[in-house]
Amino acid sequence: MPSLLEVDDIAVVFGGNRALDGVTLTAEAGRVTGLIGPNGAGKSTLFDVVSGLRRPVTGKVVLGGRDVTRAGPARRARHGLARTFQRLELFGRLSVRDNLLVAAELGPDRRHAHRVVAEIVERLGLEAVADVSADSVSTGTARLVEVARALAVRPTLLLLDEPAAGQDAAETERFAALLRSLADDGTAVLLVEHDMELVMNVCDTVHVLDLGRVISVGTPAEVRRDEAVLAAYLGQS
Ligand SMILES: Nc1ncnc2c1ncn2[C@@H]1O[C@H](COP(=O)(O)OP(=O)(O)OP(=O)(O)O)[C@@H](O)[C@H]1O
Repeated sequence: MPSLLEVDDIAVVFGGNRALDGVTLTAEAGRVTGLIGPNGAGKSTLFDVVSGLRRPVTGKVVLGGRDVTRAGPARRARHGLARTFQRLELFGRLSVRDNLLVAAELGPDRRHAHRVVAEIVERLGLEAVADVSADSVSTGTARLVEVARALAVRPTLLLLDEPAAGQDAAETERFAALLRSLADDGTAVLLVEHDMELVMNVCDTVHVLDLGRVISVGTPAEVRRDEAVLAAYLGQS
């Protein structure tokens, strides 16, 4: 079966800096794929390329068998892509529930938006905060609300940019179980995360980026003992 997401030979240049240089990777339906690397490796830039926020100078992005390299973010969203951002992007004055409703009303189940939101609130354990304003919840909870909002559009490909930043240990453990269950439902999850324990516990495959290039691909156990990966992380200031 073809991969749900195929990223082929992507290059992005900022001034004289090649932020991405020949990056190729795939993400499969029903799998959690990790994307790790030291600060500045190019992870967020790759997410921007995949979600349509940044046009690469070379390369191709194929989503569900469709070449979307020239499609904007809205069209990619209609083809099943949802993402979260490293910086929280919630509507602070809206309730948690209304943040989800705004998204659900754009999704394929828009006619049943209230039901979709109720299901997600329950699945993610957000009942206690559903009716408070998004800017009054803890950072850990806000991260979960961002994921909930991404789920409200019923994505087939979910890009998560450091979703566990600011979560405590118990929240991260619950979050790991959620990621596994999303994959079990058939979602392709692409995860950028600095919490290595989470990455090692939940990912089926891990891609390691360093200075804009993929330096290692494999199971968590394989990349953990790859000397190129160890050297990249040791070289980090
Ligand atoms: N808008 C921009 N203009 C110029 N350079 C940029 C821009 N965005 C990113 N860069 C550069 O591109 C490279 C990759 O940055 P990127 O943010 O994608 O890395 P990252 O792996 O997500 O890092 P982190 O783990 O710190 O979030 C870095 O050298 C960064 O300074």
